[in-house]
Amino acid sequence: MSAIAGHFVVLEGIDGAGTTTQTAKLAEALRREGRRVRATREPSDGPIGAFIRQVLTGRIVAPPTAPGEPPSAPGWETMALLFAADRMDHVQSEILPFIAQGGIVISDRYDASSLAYQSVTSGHATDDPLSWIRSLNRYARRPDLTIVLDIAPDSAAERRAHRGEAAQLYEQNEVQRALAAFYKNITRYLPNDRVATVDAEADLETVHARVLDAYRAAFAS
Ligand SMILES: Nc1ncnc2c1ncn2[C@@H]1O[C@H](COP(=O)(O)OP(=O)(O)O)[C@@H](O)[C@H]1O
Ligand SMILES: Cc1cn([C@H]2C[C@H](O)[C@@H](COP(=O)(O)OP(=O)(O)O)O2)c(=O)[nH]c1=O
Repeated sequence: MSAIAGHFVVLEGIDGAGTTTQTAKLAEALRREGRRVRATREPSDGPIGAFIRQVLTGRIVAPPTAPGEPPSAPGWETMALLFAADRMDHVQSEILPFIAQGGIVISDRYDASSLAYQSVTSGHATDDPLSWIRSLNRYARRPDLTIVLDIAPDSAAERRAHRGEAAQLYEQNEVQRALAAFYKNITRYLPNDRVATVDAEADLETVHARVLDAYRAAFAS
């Protein structure tokens, strides 16, 4: 692929893997080389993304399912639909226009997160949720490269604790362990995509250098 053409890169991983940090650092490095770069994220900063963030922080809940039960987060199906709607809005309003102008879009999370988080929390042992989630995202532009930050759930939990923010919807150790196992097998779930897995158990700069290497391997001119 030409180094001049616009392209789309995604960073993925469990919560605390470092996707926010490494998205910013990759964007900064490419900007220093004179490239036009847009760093973005999902849930996006659009209206549906803002709504989802309120669900993730518990400010929006579904009504109790029975008298006396506490309110809870909407079910995985509703979450999958919300994330898919946010994604299409994100693609149409931010991602495609920027790529069309020859820019590089780097997104902190994309549809691999839906495949991982919504299938893991579905409680189904079959591939059924995965094929449904895949079909919801059928028209979302494929990334040219997905970089997965691979980290042990315990290390990521430590980083989250250090960050000192209230735990969001999926930030429970059991869920994160299942997600880590899912991301280990990510190529099985994205068979037609270019995916690079990077060891994220190192200091910021070392992980950044590994991310940059994975980027350059994919987009060498
Ligand atoms: N390689 C690293 N080593 C140590 N701490 C890190 C590293 N990368 C990120 N952090 C810190 O860990 C926390 C989680 O990182 P963040 O980028 O927010 O992860 P994510 O977006 O994947 O949840 C932050 O406080 C961040 O400063
Ligand atoms: C994009 C996406 C994110 N998520 C989850 C992953 C995170 O737990 C959360 C996003 O919260 P965020 O605060 O952005 O977390 P992080 O900085 O760790 O990426 O939403 C899904 O469950 N499905 C999705 O499709």
